Amino acid sequence: MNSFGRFFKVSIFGESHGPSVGITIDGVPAGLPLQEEDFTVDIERRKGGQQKGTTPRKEDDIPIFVTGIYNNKTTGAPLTILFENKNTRSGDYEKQRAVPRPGHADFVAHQKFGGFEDFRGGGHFSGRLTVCLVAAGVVAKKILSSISIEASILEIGGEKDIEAGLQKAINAKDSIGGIVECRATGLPAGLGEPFFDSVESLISHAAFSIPAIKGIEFGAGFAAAHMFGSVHNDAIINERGDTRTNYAGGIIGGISTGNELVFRVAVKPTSSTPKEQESWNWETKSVETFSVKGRHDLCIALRVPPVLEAVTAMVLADLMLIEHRTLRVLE
Ligand SMILES: Cc1cc2nc3c(=O)[nH]c(=O)nc-3n(C[C@H](O)[C@H](O)[C@H](O)COP(=O)(O)O)c2cc1C
Ligand SMILES: C=C(O[C@@H]1CC(C(=O)O)=C[C@@H](OP(=O)(O)O)[C@H]1O)C(=O)O
Repeated sequence: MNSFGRFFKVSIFGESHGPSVGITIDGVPAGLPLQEEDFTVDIERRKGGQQKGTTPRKEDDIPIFVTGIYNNKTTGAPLTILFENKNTRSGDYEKQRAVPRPGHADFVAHQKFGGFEDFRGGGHFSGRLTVCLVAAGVVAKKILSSISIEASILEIGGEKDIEAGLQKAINAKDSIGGIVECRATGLPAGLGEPFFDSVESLISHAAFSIPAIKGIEFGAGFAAAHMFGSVHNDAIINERGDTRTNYAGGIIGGISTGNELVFRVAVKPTSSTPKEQESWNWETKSVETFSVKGRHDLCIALRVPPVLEAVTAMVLADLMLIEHRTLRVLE
C-alpha cells in the first residue's frame, strides 16, 4: 500500500499530471513549529530546471498545508501537505501511449491496473512524488533535532567529477546513473530490531521507495565480501562503543551502534533517454524503434540527495518515536 512507518506514518498520493501530489503524516507530535519557510531549502535542492542534467519542468513546489497545522504549530492531528502540478505537458505522453517506455513503469502499470492507470508523466510512479517525501523529511528532521543527516553524490557514470560524468551522457546523447552516499551522525545506540525491523531493513525499504534506486550498501557493503574478518571488524575503543573504523556503517545486529550511519545507493540511468530504443507497440502489435521526446532528467542521481536524506529522516524519526514510547512504558 502507499503507507510507511509505525508512529511516524506517511501516506503518499497524487499523480505527476493530476492537480497535485501530496503526503499525509500521522503521528507528528503536537506543538512542532512548522511554516512554509522551513521547507524552502530542501525543496529548492530537489527542484529540477536549475542545474544542467535535470528536467526542464519547473514547478513552484510551494507547500499547501491542508490539515494538522494551526498558528504555525502542528496540532497532533494528521498533517496533510499538497504540492500543485502547474507545468504539465501531457501531450508528450498521449502521443506515445501505445509504446511503453522500456525501463519506466508504463508496461507494469498497464498490466497491474488494466489500462485505468494515469499514464501521463508516469502518473503515480513519477519522481515528481519525491517532493512529498522531501516535505515529510523536513517534518522528520524537526523531530531529530540532535541528529544530522547529509547525502552527497559520490559519482556520476563512474566518474568522481560530476561534470565529467554528465558530459559523458551529453556526448553520448543518452542518460546516466550515479551513486549517492548518505551519512547520519548523532544517532543513539540501540535503535532498530534484530530481524525484520533492522535499521538496514527499514532504511532499504524507504530507499527503494525512491524511483530509480536499484541498489544499497551499508558501511563497507559489497567490499566486505573481499575482506578478512580481522580487518572488517571495527575495534571497540571505549565504554560508549566508539570504534576505530566503521566498516559496519553504524549498524550491528540490526541495531544502531551510535557510530555514524553510512550507506550508499545506486541510481539507475533515466529510462526516458533521447537515444533510440526498441519497444512493443500495443496498437500495431510489433516491435518498433522510437526515442522518448519530452522533458526529462538526464541524470536522476543529481536530484536524489535531498530525497535520500528525507526518507532516512522518516525512518529515524519513526525509530526515535518508538524508542521514546517504549521508555515511557518502562518508566
Ligand atoms: C527525483 C527523480 C526524478 C526522476 N526523473 C525522471 C525523468 O525525468 N524521467 C524518467 O524517465 N524517470 C525519472 N525518474 C525515475 C522514474 O520515476 C522511475 O524510473 C520509474 O518510476 C520506474 O521505477 P524504477 O526505476 O524504480 O523501477 C525520476 C526519479 C526521481 C527520484
Ligand atoms: C516533475 C518532476 O520530474 C519528472 C519525473 C519524471 C518521472 O518519470 O519520474 C518525468 C518527468 O516528468 P514530465 O514529463 O512531466 O516533465 C520529470 O520532469 C519532478 O521531479 O518534480
